[in-house]
Amino acid sequence: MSIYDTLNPEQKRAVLHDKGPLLILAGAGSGKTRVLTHRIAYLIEERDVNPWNILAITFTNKAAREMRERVDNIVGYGSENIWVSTFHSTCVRILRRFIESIGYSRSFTIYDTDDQKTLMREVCKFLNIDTKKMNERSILSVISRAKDEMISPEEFALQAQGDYQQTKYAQAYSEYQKRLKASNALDFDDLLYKTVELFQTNKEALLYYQNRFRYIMVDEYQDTNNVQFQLIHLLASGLNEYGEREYNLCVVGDDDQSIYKFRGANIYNILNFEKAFPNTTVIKLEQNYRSTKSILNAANEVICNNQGRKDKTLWTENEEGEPVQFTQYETDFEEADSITSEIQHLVNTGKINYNDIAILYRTNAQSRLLEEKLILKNIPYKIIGSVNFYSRKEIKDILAYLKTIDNGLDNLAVKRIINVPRRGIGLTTVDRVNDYALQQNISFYEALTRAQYIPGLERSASKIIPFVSLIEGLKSRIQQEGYSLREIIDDILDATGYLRELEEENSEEAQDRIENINELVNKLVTYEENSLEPPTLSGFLEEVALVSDIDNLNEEMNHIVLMTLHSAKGLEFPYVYLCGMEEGIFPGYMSIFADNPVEEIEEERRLCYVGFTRAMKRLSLTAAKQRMIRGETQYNKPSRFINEIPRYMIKMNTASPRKVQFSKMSNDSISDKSPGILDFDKPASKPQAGYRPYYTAETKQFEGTKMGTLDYGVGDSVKHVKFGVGIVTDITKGGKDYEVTVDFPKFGIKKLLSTFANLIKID
Ligand SMILES: Nc1ncnc2c1ncn2[C@@H]1O[C@H](COP(=O)(O)OP(=O)(O)OP(=O)(O)O)[C@@H](O)[C@H]1O
Ligand SMILES: [Mg+2]
Repeated sequence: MSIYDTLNPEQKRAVLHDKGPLLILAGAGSGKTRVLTHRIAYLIEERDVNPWNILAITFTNKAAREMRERVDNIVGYGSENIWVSTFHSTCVRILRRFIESIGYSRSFTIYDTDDQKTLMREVCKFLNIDTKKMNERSILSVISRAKDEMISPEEFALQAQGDYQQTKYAQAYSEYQKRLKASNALDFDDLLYKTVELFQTNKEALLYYQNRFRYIMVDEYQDTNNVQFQLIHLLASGLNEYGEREYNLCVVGDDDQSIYKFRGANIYNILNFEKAFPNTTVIKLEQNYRSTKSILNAANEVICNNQGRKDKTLWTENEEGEPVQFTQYETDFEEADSITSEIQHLVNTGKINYNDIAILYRTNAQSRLLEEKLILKNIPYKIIGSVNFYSRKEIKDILAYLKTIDNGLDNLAVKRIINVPRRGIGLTTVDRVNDYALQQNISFYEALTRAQYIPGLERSASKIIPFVSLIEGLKSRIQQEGYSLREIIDDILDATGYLRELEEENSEEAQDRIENINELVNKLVTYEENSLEPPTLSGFLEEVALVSDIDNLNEEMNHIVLMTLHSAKGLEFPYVYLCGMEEGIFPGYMSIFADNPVEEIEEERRLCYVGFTRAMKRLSLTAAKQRMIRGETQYNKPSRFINEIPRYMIKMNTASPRKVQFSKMSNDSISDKSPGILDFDKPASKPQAGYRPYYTAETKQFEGTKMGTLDYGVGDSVKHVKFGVGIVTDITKGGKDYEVTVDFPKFGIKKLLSTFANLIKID
């Protein structure tokens, strides 16, 4: 049996489609992503297309990785030559090669949101913009929109004529862009904008990629914006050997799942695809393979309330399954408590694993209560999208050192670390150096190298000189042969005294920071080992700049995941809890009271449809009658989306009446639970092997896999997911946990809490 036999006739038609533009417009879970993967495999295997000629664009790096793996499984070779990446990564690779023709150097750095804000703060100060009236974020979002539309600062200024506010935006845009350029830096929107600009101005570069990418595929096409459309259009418009335009472009999407309008996504990219690309073949997939009939019916009932959508009827051969559940709790505390108890019960009774479950919500802030309950009940979890690893201070500091070593032109990076750790270089000195750099039209770092000549610096110059030699020393080390990237962080930490300072601080927070830095080292080592191209510092920084949190989601880990509905796009889970189904939360007040409420509510409804269709087996919807928001108690009705599901399709649960002591709400008291719920907290039977020990809130005792004992002792070899294999040198009983000291050959001695470390004994 060939892999193509597992496809239904319409899917097969899409996979085997010959040349010319192809639009696969289909509902959730109908196999769009799967079709893309199979099509790539088919092109390579059956049509002898060189993997080198294929470009596949996915929405996240994680999706890209998965696609490559799946193609690899099917074809078994060649997948490393396919370009499978996000729009941003694709652009970075193109720019690294050709950006010099539009006046940047190839070692450009990428600014993240924090960098953008810092830079915009400088710009506002410089232009005397009152940030109380026009804050940095709003200016940045105006600029972002302009870049989506490919409007340059000059054009923006022209359009702004006469309008005071628009003129201010124009000035800010122009100054912001000037400073980015001076730092040889690009923000995220620039990555796309500059690639399109490159292709519009450099025919050679465009021809090169048109020739290379004979087959282009784009997943989640409904959420592409204008500049992305232009990029795709340019790339797909190459001529074949007979001088014809083939447009071998295959896009897949679902107009009902377009949820990024606020970020500039243009639904008309998918609705007008046939106009933009003549002779398009359109294929609709209508069979859903993901969800039960009950789930799919409910999703269909909700989405059909949207006007102006392409009509689709999604059906499934899957079983009827359980009805969709809806429970309205008295409070948000009860909601979080019950969801987590239910999860614990499901797992403890051996029905499912933690990683079968996702809790979804409309906004990130809703995760806090859930998180508190999960900790209390010792349920392993991962939150996608809340605290971004790369936004942490210590990580940003180390990255700023790496950037300075890699590209001294990145002014923000240099300014970030010039006095970190403290070197007695104050703000006045930084300002003087900055003025000098502006006057001389040189970078901030270069100005530092001339510190002795900067007027008014005097004694401060003697503090700057050692900093410059430190950086120069590190720079020359990376030029040395056989010097690995891994060593560079050690050198930085050592030469700057950064680590020493943290170690001397000896607090839990400092320990945390050290762990994070170690994690960054892990990332660097992984990059060095797995990079498809020869590893370089720029390559590493680029990879780091482009990771989004969802990329760190690891399905093999046995934990539940929590994320916003937006992050859940494209994913699937057997059990889904969608909480906060209330008017004012979902749909949110912002959309209910928007100037164009109909449109905004429709976007929320699509988001609801995305949420429902993530579930494979069971969908549980929950709401709370009262909820604390920004310190105020709100009383919300159930969401209109609940009312849109006919009653016979939904099982209305009544929340068991429980005594909740409001005065104790915030510290999560245990006493407010009814006995029935407490039962859920106990492991119902012997925990499965491999699970970490249970710490029950009720008894505050360990009920580990060996009921109170660890299955390893001093002298045993154990394995840790990050640090690898090590030897246990000490175990002490702390207040709530065992503190285990392990000597890891690669990472040194670590003190770990047994509950979190998940150490596995190696025989
Ligand atoms: N022909 C098929 N036979 C069996 N399983 C299938 C088939 N087509 C798709 N599936 C399965 O259905 C699920 C949904 O597929 P996929 O994720 O490709 O859908 P999608 O249309 O991309 O969904 P979304 O709109 O959420 O992105 C996956 O688990 C996939 O393996
Ligand atoms: Mg998909």
